[in-house]
Amino acid sequence: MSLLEVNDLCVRYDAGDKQVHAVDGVSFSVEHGETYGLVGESGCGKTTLAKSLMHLLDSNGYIESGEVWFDGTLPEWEDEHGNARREIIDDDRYPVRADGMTDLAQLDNQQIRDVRWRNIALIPQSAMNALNPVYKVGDQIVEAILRHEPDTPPEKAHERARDLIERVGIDPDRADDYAHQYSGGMKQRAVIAMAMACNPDMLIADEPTTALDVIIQDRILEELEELQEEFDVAILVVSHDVSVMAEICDKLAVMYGGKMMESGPMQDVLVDSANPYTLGLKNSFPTVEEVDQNLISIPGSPPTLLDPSDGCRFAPRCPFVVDECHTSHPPMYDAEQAETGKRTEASSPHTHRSACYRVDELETMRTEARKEEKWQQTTQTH
Ligand SMILES: Nc1ncnc2c1ncn2[C@@H]1O[C@H](COP(=O)(O)OP(=O)(O)OP(=O)(O)O)[C@@H](O)[C@H]1O
Repeated sequence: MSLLEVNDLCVRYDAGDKQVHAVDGVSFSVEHGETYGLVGESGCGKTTLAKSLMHLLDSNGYIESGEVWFDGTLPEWEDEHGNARREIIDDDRYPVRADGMTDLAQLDNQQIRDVRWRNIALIPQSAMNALNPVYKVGDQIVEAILRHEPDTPPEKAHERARDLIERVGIDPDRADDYAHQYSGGMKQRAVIAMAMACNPDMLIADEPTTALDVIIQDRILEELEELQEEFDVAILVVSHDVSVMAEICDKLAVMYGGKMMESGPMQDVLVDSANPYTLGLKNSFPTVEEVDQNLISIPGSPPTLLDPSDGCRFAPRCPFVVDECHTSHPPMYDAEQAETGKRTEASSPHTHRSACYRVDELETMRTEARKEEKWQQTTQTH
Protein backbone atom coordinates (compact mmCIF):
# COMPACT_ATOMS: atom_id res chain seq x y z
CA MET A 1 0.00 0.00 0.00
CA SER A 2 1.28 3.49 -0.87
CA LEU A 3 2.00 6.06 1.84
CA LEU A 4 0.31 8.85 -0.11
CA GLU A 5 -2.12 8.59 -3.01
CA VAL A 6 -3.28 11.82 -4.62
CA ASN A 7 -6.19 11.55 -7.07
CA ASP A 8 -7.26 14.23 -9.51
CA LEU A 9 -6.37 17.10 -7.17
CA CYS A 10 -7.46 20.62 -8.16
CA VAL A 11 -6.32 23.61 -6.07
CA ARG A 12 -7.49 27.18 -6.75
CA TYR A 13 -6.74 30.66 -5.48
CA ASP A 14 -9.47 33.29 -5.55
CA ALA A 15 -8.29 36.38 -7.40
CA GLY A 16 -11.15 38.91 -7.64
CA ASP A 17 -13.86 37.40 -9.82
CA LYS A 18 -11.42 34.91 -11.37
CA GLN A 19 -9.57 31.85 -10.08
CA VAL A 20 -5.95 30.88 -10.39
CA HIS A 21 -5.88 27.20 -11.43
CA ALA A 22 -2.63 26.54 -9.57
CA VAL A 23 -2.97 22.73 -9.49
CA ASP A 24 -5.22 21.06 -12.03
CA GLY A 25 -6.17 17.37 -12.02
CA VAL A 26 -2.93 16.04 -10.58
CA SER A 27 -2.60 12.34 -9.60
CA PHE A 28 0.44 10.58 -8.18
CA SER A 29 1.48 8.32 -5.32
CA VAL A 30 4.42 8.13 -2.95
CA GLU A 31 5.59 4.83 -1.47
CA HIS A 32 6.87 4.36 2.09
CA GLY A 33 10.49 5.46 2.43
CA GLU A 34 10.95 6.79 -1.13
CA THR A 35 11.96 10.24 -2.37
CA TYR A 36 9.47 11.74 -4.80
CA GLY A 37 10.39 14.95 -6.59
CA LEU A 38 8.19 17.70 -8.03
CA VAL A 39 10.18 19.73 -10.54
CA GLY A 40 9.31 22.61 -12.86
CA GLU A 41 9.80 26.32 -13.44
CA SER A 42 8.74 28.88 -10.88
CA GLY A 43 4.97 29.36 -10.81
CA CYS A 44 4.03 25.89 -12.11
CA GLY A 45 2.21 24.90 -8.89
CA LYS A 46 4.78 22.81 -7.00
CA THR A 47 4.57 24.69 -3.71
CA THR A 48 0.78 24.97 -3.93
CA LEU A 49 0.53 21.21 -4.42
CA ALA A 50 2.86 20.46 -1.50
CA LYS A 51 1.16 22.92 0.86
CA SER A 52 -2.36 21.83 -0.07
CA LEU A 53 -1.63 18.30 1.19
CA MET A 54 -1.24 19.74 4.71
CA HIS A 55 -3.88 22.52 4.42
CA LEU A 56 -1.19 25.20 4.61
CA LEU A 57 -2.38 27.27 1.64
CA ASP A 58 -2.66 31.06 1.75
CA SER A 59 -6.10 32.19 2.95
CA ASN A 60 -7.44 32.67 -0.61
CA GLY A 61 -6.38 29.13 -1.61
CA TYR A 62 -8.51 25.99 -1.37
CA ILE A 63 -8.79 22.40 -2.59
CA GLU A 64 -11.60 22.50 -5.13
CA SER A 65 -11.76 18.76 -5.73
CA GLY A 66 -9.75 15.57 -5.51
CA GLU A 67 -8.48 13.17 -2.89
CA VAL A 68 -5.34 12.99 -0.74
CA TRP A 69 -5.25 9.47 0.75
CA PHE A 70 -2.63 8.98 3.46
CA ASP A 71 -1.60 5.74 5.17
CA GLY A 72 -2.26 6.91 8.71
CA THR A 73 -5.15 8.34 10.65
CA LEU A 74 -6.05 10.57 13.60
CA PRO A 75 -5.06 9.37 17.10
CA GLU A 76 -8.72 9.27 18.18
CA TRP A 77 -9.62 7.01 15.23
CA GLU A 78 -6.82 4.52 15.89
CA ASP A 79 -6.84 1.17 17.70
CA GLU A 80 -3.99 0.09 20.00
CA HIS A 81 -1.85 -0.92 16.98
CA GLY A 82 -2.13 2.51 15.38
CA ASN A 83 -4.59 1.32 12.69
CA ALA A 84 -7.97 2.87 11.91
CA ARG A 85 -10.71 1.21 14.01
CA ARG A 86 -13.29 -0.94 12.19
CA GLU A 87 -16.28 1.18 13.25
CA ILE A 88 -14.58 4.32 11.87
CA ILE A 89 -13.93 2.61 8.53
CA ASP A 90 -17.52 1.36 8.35
CA ASP A 91 -19.06 4.76 9.17
CA ASP A 92 -19.55 6.98 6.09
CA ARG A 93 -19.14 10.12 8.19
CA TYR A 94 -15.41 9.47 8.45
CA PRO A 95 -13.08 9.89 5.45
CA VAL A 96 -11.35 6.56 6.09
CA ARG A 97 -11.13 3.83 3.44
CA ALA A 98 -11.41 0.05 3.89
CA ASP A 99 -7.61 -0.23 3.67
CA GLY A 100 -7.29 2.22 6.59
CA MET A 101 -6.12 5.22 4.54
CA THR A 102 -7.49 8.66 5.45
CA ASP A 103 -8.44 11.38 2.96
CA LEU A 104 -6.54 14.41 4.27
CA ALA A 105 -8.49 16.68 1.91
CA GLN A 106 -11.63 16.05 3.99
CA LEU A 107 -10.14 16.78 7.42
CA ASP A 108 -10.99 20.02 9.21
CA ASN A 109 -8.34 22.41 10.53
CA GLN A 110 -8.13 20.86 13.98
CA GLN A 111 -7.86 17.35 12.55
CA ILE A 112 -5.12 18.20 10.07
CA ARG A 113 -3.11 19.76 12.93
CA ASP A 114 -2.91 16.29 14.48
CA VAL A 115 -1.47 14.93 11.25
CA ARG A 116 1.11 17.71 10.83
CA TRP A 117 4.43 16.95 12.49
CA ARG A 118 3.28 13.58 13.81
CA ASN A 119 2.69 12.04 10.35
CA ILE A 120 3.86 14.65 7.85
CA ALA A 121 6.32 17.47 8.53
CA LEU A 122 7.18 20.40 6.29
CA ILE A 123 10.56 21.97 5.67
CA PRO A 124 9.29 25.26 4.24
CA GLN A 125 10.77 27.33 1.42
CA SER A 126 13.34 29.74 2.94
CA ALA A 127 13.45 27.39 5.93
CA MET A 128 16.41 29.29 7.29
CA ASN A 129 14.04 32.02 8.42
CA ALA A 130 11.73 29.51 10.07
CA LEU A 131 13.75 29.47 13.32
CA ASN A 132 12.63 31.79 16.08
CA PRO A 133 15.42 34.30 16.86
CA VAL A 134 14.56 34.65 20.57
CA TYR A 135 14.67 30.96 21.58
CA LYS A 136 17.66 28.63 21.70
CA VAL A 137 17.62 26.26 18.71
CA GLY A 138 17.51 23.15 20.95
CA ASP A 139 14.55 24.54 22.91
CA GLN A 140 12.59 25.03 19.70
CA ILE A 141 13.01 21.34 18.86
CA VAL A 142 12.04 20.38 22.43
CA GLU A 143 8.92 22.52 22.11
CA ALA A 144 7.96 20.77 18.86
CA ILE A 145 8.34 17.37 20.55
CA LEU A 146 6.33 18.35 23.65
CA ARG A 147 3.57 20.04 21.66
CA HIS A 148 2.89 16.93 19.62
CA GLU A 149 3.83 14.28 22.20
CA PRO A 150 2.85 15.92 25.51
CA ASP A 151 3.48 12.74 27.53
CA THR A 152 7.22 12.83 26.82
CA PRO A 153 9.23 13.71 29.99
CA PRO A 154 11.04 17.06 29.36
CA GLU A 155 14.51 15.60 29.98
CA LYS A 156 13.78 12.89 27.35
CA ALA A 157 12.67 15.59 24.90
CA HIS A 158 15.95 17.48 25.53
CA GLU A 159 17.91 14.30 24.93
CA ARG A 160 16.04 13.67 21.68
CA ALA A 161 16.60 17.25 20.53
CA ARG A 162 20.37 16.99 21.09
CA ASP A 163 20.41 13.62 19.36
CA LEU A 164 18.55 15.01 16.32
CA ILE A 165 20.91 17.99 16.13
CA GLU A 166 23.84 15.59 16.12
CA ARG A 167 22.18 13.40 13.45
CA VAL A 168 22.07 16.34 11.05
CA GLY A 169 25.78 16.99 11.57
CA ILE A 170 25.77 19.75 14.20
CA ASP A 171 27.72 19.53 17.45
CA PRO A 172 24.98 18.84 20.07
CA ASP A 173 26.44 21.49 22.39
CA ARG A 174 25.31 24.05 19.82
CA ALA A 175 21.72 23.23 20.88
CA ASP A 176 22.13 26.08 23.40
CA ASP A 177 22.93 28.63 20.68
CA TYR A 178 20.50 31.03 19.04
CA ALA A 179 19.74 30.94 15.31
CA HIS A 180 21.86 34.03 14.56
CA GLN A 181 24.90 32.11 15.84
CA TYR A 182 24.37 29.47 13.14
CA SER A 183 25.60 29.62 9.52
CA GLY A 184 23.04 29.30 6.69
CA GLY A 185 23.78 25.59 6.24
CA MET A 186 23.47 24.94 9.98
CA LYS A 187 20.12 26.73 10.14
CA GLN A 188 18.86 24.58 7.28
CA ARG A 189 20.04 21.46 9.10
CA ALA A 190 18.38 22.61 12.33
CA VAL A 191 15.06 23.03 10.51
CA ILE A 192 15.44 19.52 9.10
CA ALA A 193 16.12 18.24 12.66
CA MET A 194 12.99 20.06 13.86
CA ALA A 195 10.90 18.49 11.07
CA MET A 196 12.15 15.06 12.21
CA ALA A 197 11.26 15.80 15.86
CA CYS A 198 8.16 13.59 15.94
CA ASN A 199 9.53 10.90 13.64
CA PRO A 200 7.06 11.56 10.78
CA ASP A 201 6.33 9.10 7.97
CA MET A 202 6.77 11.81 5.38
CA LEU A 203 8.82 14.99 5.04
CA ILE A 204 7.85 17.66 2.56
CA ALA A 205 10.96 19.64 1.62
CA ASP A 206 10.28 22.78 -0.41
CA GLU A 207 13.45 23.95 -2.21
CA PRO A 208 15.63 22.53 0.59
CA THR A 209 18.93 23.79 -0.83
CA THR A 210 18.10 26.85 -2.93
CA ALA A 211 19.76 29.56 -0.81
CA LEU A 212 22.91 27.54 -0.13
CA ASP A 213 26.25 27.32 -1.93
CA VAL A 214 26.92 24.18 -3.97
CA ILE A 215 29.13 22.41 -1.40
CA ILE A 216 26.69 22.93 1.46
CA GLN A 217 23.86 21.95 -0.92
CA ASP A 218 25.53 18.60 -1.49
CA ARG A 219 26.00 17.97 2.21
CA ILE A 220 22.37 18.81 3.00
CA LEU A 221 21.19 16.44 0.28
CA GLU A 222 23.44 13.70 1.68
CA GLU A 223 22.07 14.31 5.15
CA LEU A 224 18.49 14.07 3.90
CA GLU A 225 19.35 10.75 2.27
CA GLU A 226 20.97 9.44 5.45
CA LEU A 227 17.99 10.44 7.57
CA GLN A 228 15.72 8.76 5.10
CA GLU A 229 17.61 5.49 5.33
CA GLU A 230 17.83 5.59 9.09
CA PHE A 231 14.22 6.55 9.82
CA ASP A 232 12.61 5.12 6.67
CA VAL A 233 10.88 8.46 6.11
CA ALA A 234 9.45 9.28 2.67
CA ILE A 235 10.44 12.66 1.25
CA LEU A 236 8.37 14.76 -1.13
CA VAL A 237 10.89 17.24 -2.45
CA VAL A 238 10.02 20.35 -4.43
CA SER A 239 12.67 22.05 -6.58
CA HIS A 240 13.14 23.93 -9.83
CA ASP A 241 16.62 22.41 -10.05
CA VAL A 242 16.82 19.29 -12.23
CA SER A 243 20.31 18.44 -10.92
CA VAL A 244 19.14 18.38 -7.28
CA MET A 245 16.37 16.03 -8.34
CA ALA A 246 18.77 13.77 -10.23
CA GLU A 247 20.84 13.44 -7.09
CA ILE A 248 18.19 12.40 -4.59
CA CYS A 249 14.91 11.27 -6.16
CA ASP A 250 13.63 7.76 -6.73
CA LYS A 251 10.64 9.06 -8.68
CA LEU A 252 10.03 12.38 -10.35
CA ALA A 253 7.06 14.39 -11.59
CA VAL A 254 7.56 17.30 -13.97
CA MET A 255 4.96 20.04 -13.52
CA TYR A 256 3.97 22.86 -15.83
CA GLY A 257 1.08 25.31 -15.60
CA GLY A 258 -0.54 23.44 -12.70
CA LYS A 259 -0.49 20.13 -14.59
CA MET A 260 1.70 17.08 -14.34
CA MET A 261 3.47 16.75 -17.70
CA GLU A 262 5.57 13.64 -17.09
CA SER A 263 6.16 11.31 -14.16
CA GLY A 264 7.79 8.01 -13.30
CA PRO A 265 11.04 6.51 -12.00
CA MET A 266 13.65 9.31 -11.94
CA GLN A 267 16.00 7.65 -14.47
CA ASP A 268 13.17 7.08 -16.95
CA VAL A 269 11.99 10.68 -16.71
CA LEU A 270 15.43 12.27 -16.95
CA VAL A 271 17.18 9.84 -19.31
CA ASP A 272 14.34 8.59 -21.52
CA SER A 273 12.30 11.80 -21.30
CA ALA A 274 9.01 11.51 -23.12
CA ASN A 275 7.63 15.04 -23.00
CA PRO A 276 8.63 18.23 -24.86
CA TYR A 277 8.60 20.25 -21.63
CA THR A 278 10.96 17.81 -19.87
CA LEU A 279 13.23 17.87 -22.93
CA GLY A 280 13.24 21.68 -22.83
CA LEU A 281 13.88 21.79 -19.09
CA LYS A 282 16.82 19.39 -19.47
CA ASN A 283 18.29 21.52 -22.26
CA SER A 284 18.43 24.48 -19.92
CA PHE A 285 20.34 22.75 -17.10
CA PRO A 286 24.05 21.85 -17.24
CA THR A 287 24.92 18.18 -16.73
CA VAL A 288 28.10 16.80 -15.22
CA GLU A 289 28.66 14.41 -18.14
CA GLU A 290 28.46 16.96 -20.95
CA VAL A 291 31.11 19.57 -20.24
CA ASP A 292 30.71 21.45 -23.54
CA GLN A 293 26.94 21.34 -23.45
CA ASN A 294 25.19 24.21 -25.23
CA LEU A 295 22.45 25.34 -22.83
CA ILE A 296 19.18 26.15 -24.59
CA SER A 297 16.44 27.95 -22.71
CA ILE A 298 12.73 27.59 -23.50
CA PRO A 299 11.60 30.86 -25.09
CA GLY A 300 8.63 32.62 -23.46
CA SER A 301 7.37 32.34 -19.91
CA PRO A 302 4.96 30.12 -17.96
CA PRO A 303 1.21 30.94 -18.15
CA THR A 304 -0.51 33.02 -15.45
CA LEU A 305 -3.06 30.24 -14.69
CA LEU A 306 -5.90 32.76 -14.37
CA ASP A 307 -8.80 30.95 -16.08
CA PRO A 308 -6.48 29.01 -18.42
CA SER A 309 -7.55 27.86 -21.88
CA ASP A 310 -8.67 24.27 -22.56
CA GLY A 311 -5.63 23.17 -24.56
CA CYS A 312 -2.28 21.77 -23.46
CA ARG A 313 -0.77 24.26 -21.02
CA PHE A 314 2.61 24.03 -22.71
CA ALA A 315 1.26 24.49 -26.28
CA PRO A 316 2.16 28.21 -26.58
CA ARG A 317 5.85 27.42 -25.95
CA CYS A 318 6.04 23.96 -27.50
CA PRO A 319 7.99 23.45 -30.74
CA PHE A 320 6.01 20.28 -31.49
CA VAL A 321 2.53 21.80 -31.23
CA VAL A 322 -0.22 20.50 -33.57
CA ASP A 323 -3.94 21.36 -33.83
CA GLU A 324 -4.96 18.60 -31.41
CA CYS A 325 -2.94 20.33 -28.65
CA HIS A 326 -5.43 23.22 -28.62
CA THR A 327 -8.49 20.98 -28.06
CA SER A 328 -7.87 19.84 -24.48
CA HIS A 329 -4.94 19.17 -22.18
CA PRO A 330 -3.59 15.69 -23.06
CA PRO A 331 -4.14 12.77 -20.68
CA MET A 332 -1.17 10.85 -19.26
CA TYR A 333 0.03 8.31 -21.85
CA ASP A 334 2.10 5.21 -21.12
CA ALA A 335 5.71 6.08 -22.04
CA GLU A 336 6.82 2.47 -22.43
CA GLN A 337 4.12 1.88 -25.03
CA ALA A 338 5.11 5.14 -26.66
CA GLU A 339 8.65 3.79 -27.22
CA THR A 340 7.06 1.31 -29.63
CA GLY A 341 5.07 4.03 -31.38
CA LYS A 342 1.78 3.42 -29.53
CA ARG A 343 -0.34 6.10 -27.91
CA THR A 344 -2.12 4.36 -25.00
CA GLU A 345 -3.39 6.02 -21.84
CA ALA A 346 -1.43 4.98 -18.73
CA SER A 347 -3.32 2.65 -16.43
CA SER A 348 -1.25 3.21 -13.29
CA PRO A 349 0.32 6.29 -11.64
CA HIS A 350 3.46 4.27 -10.85
CA THR A 351 4.66 3.80 -14.43
CA HIS A 352 6.51 6.23 -16.67
CA ARG A 353 3.80 8.54 -18.08
CA SER A 354 3.72 11.59 -20.32
CA ALA A 355 0.98 14.11 -21.13
CA CYS A 356 1.69 14.78 -24.81
CA TYR A 357 -0.40 14.02 -27.89
CA ARG A 358 2.75 13.33 -29.89
CA VAL A 359 4.15 10.82 -27.43
CA ASP A 360 4.12 8.19 -30.21
CA GLU A 361 6.80 10.20 -32.07
CA LEU A 362 9.37 10.06 -29.31
CA GLU A 363 12.54 9.55 -31.33
CA THR A 364 11.82 12.53 -33.59
CA MET A 365 10.98 14.76 -30.63
CA ARG A 366 14.13 13.78 -28.74
CA THR A 367 16.38 14.47 -31.75
CA GLU A 368 14.67 17.72 -32.71
CA ALA A 369 14.55 19.03 -29.13
CA ARG A 370 18.34 19.16 -29.02
CA LYS A 371 18.39 21.76 -31.81
CA GLU A 372 18.32 25.37 -30.66
CA GLU A 373 16.65 26.56 -33.89
CA LYS A 374 13.70 24.24 -33.24
CA TRP A 375 12.92 26.17 -30.03
CA GLN A 376 13.48 29.54 -31.69
CA GLN A 377 10.80 28.68 -34.29
CA THR A 378 8.28 28.60 -31.46
CA THR A 379 8.67 32.29 -30.70
CA GLN A 380 8.15 33.09 -34.36
CA THR A 381 4.98 31.03 -34.75
CA HIS A 382 3.20 32.23 -31.57
N1 LIG B 1 -1.94 33.44 -2.65
C1 LIG B 1 -2.00 33.38 -3.97
N2 LIG B 1 -2.97 34.03 -4.63
C2 LIG B 1 -3.09 33.98 -5.98
N3 LIG B 1 -2.25 33.27 -6.77
C3 LIG B 1 -1.26 32.59 -6.17
C4 LIG B 1 -1.07 32.61 -4.74
N4 LIG B 1 0.02 31.86 -4.44
C5 LIG B 1 0.48 31.36 -5.61
N5 LIG B 1 -0.28 31.81 -6.64
C6 LIG B 1 -0.15 31.49 -8.08
O1 LIG B 1 -0.30 30.07 -8.19
C7 LIG B 1 0.54 29.57 -9.22
C8 LIG B 1 1.42 28.47 -8.65
O2 LIG B 1 2.31 29.04 -7.69
P1 LIG B 1 3.31 28.16 -6.82
O3 LIG B 1 3.99 29.05 -5.85
O4 LIG B 1 2.59 26.98 -6.30
O5 LIG B 1 4.35 27.69 -7.92
P2 LIG B 1 5.80 27.08 -7.72
O6 LIG B 1 6.02 26.19 -8.87
O7 LIG B 1 5.94 26.50 -6.37
O8 LIG B 1 6.73 28.36 -7.85
P3 LIG B 1 7.85 28.88 -6.84
O9 LIG B 1 8.96 27.90 -6.93
O10 LIG B 1 8.18 30.23 -7.41
O11 LIG B 1 7.19 28.94 -5.49
C9 LIG B 1 1.34 30.77 -9.75
O12 LIG B 1 0.67 31.24 -10.91
C10 LIG B 1 1.23 31.78 -8.63
O13 LIG B 1 1.31 33.10 -9.14
